[in-house]
Amino acid sequence: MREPDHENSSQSLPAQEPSVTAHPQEVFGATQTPGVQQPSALSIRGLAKRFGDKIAVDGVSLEVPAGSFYGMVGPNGAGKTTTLSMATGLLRPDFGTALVHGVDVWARPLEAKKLMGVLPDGVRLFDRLTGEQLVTYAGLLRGMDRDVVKSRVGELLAAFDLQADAGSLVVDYSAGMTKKIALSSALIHAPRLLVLDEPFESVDPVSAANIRGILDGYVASGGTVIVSSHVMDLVQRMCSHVAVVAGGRVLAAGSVDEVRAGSTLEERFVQLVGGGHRTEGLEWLRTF
Ligand SMILES: Nc1ncnc2c1ncn2[C@@H]1O[C@H](COP(=O)(O)OP(=O)(O)OP(=O)(O)O)[C@@H](O)[C@H]1O
Repeated sequence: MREPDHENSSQSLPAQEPSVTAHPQEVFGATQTPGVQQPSALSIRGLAKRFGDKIAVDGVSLEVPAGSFYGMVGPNGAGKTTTLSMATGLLRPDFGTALVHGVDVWARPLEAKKLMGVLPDGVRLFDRLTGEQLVTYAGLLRGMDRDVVKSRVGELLAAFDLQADAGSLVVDYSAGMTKKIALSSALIHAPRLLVLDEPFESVDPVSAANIRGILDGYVASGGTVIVSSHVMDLVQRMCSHVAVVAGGRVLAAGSVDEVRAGSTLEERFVQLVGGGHRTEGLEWLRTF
């Protein structure tokens, strides 16, 4: 995983549109009533990003229904982080738009960011603060009332089982604890949309179940969650919707049942993404 390159801009790109139409995407829409416009929590249209010669994202379009638990899956280097970074205002797209509850992330960033809580992957935290200070800082940065912040910080630290380490520096946290404190910072302002890049990576099973419980409750009360993950089983069990991304494009998107089409999500993922196992080579590894 790489950190988003904030310096990269469209200036260095050839003046051409991404190859969206050249690579039609299989987007299912059966969950929507025909003729009825469903509100999207996140609407991504034709997002594209190139790093030098590398096309990381090649015209990704997605509609994330409000109130959905939306998984984004794909092999390493598929373009998940780059897409989510562009959709949340962390990385400027070369082409395309992202709307959060109808607000353009790049045209009206302050408004859009109020609606979102983001757990980015690979972006550094202010880790010389204690866990408690970091979450407090996130709340104050959002312009929240100091007393409200104080009480929410206490509740979040308790919910994520971080009370005992509230006074320790984040730099000394384990990887899983760091995820949990970053997630607390993303939740403090009660956003309508949560975008979480690999939230369960490095998190122990008990904490993962705990986080899932918190997220399920959030979705049940009308919030929308987008998670990227490599764990197909988890996505199949946890998410209502899923997008399969590979090579910077969406291969399939829709409700989990529509996308898996009678198979497991993992089987469908392997079918869509292809690949297969390389069996030749590495003989030296079997010679002892
Ligand atoms: N800042 C960058 N500079 C150059 N190339 C980049 C940069 N960020 C991403 N890439 C490239 O873009 C492609 C997509 O990367 P991205 O991190 O979005 O994939 P991903 O789907 O999140 O992967 P993973 O599942 O391994 O985390 C990769 O080929 C990666 O090497």
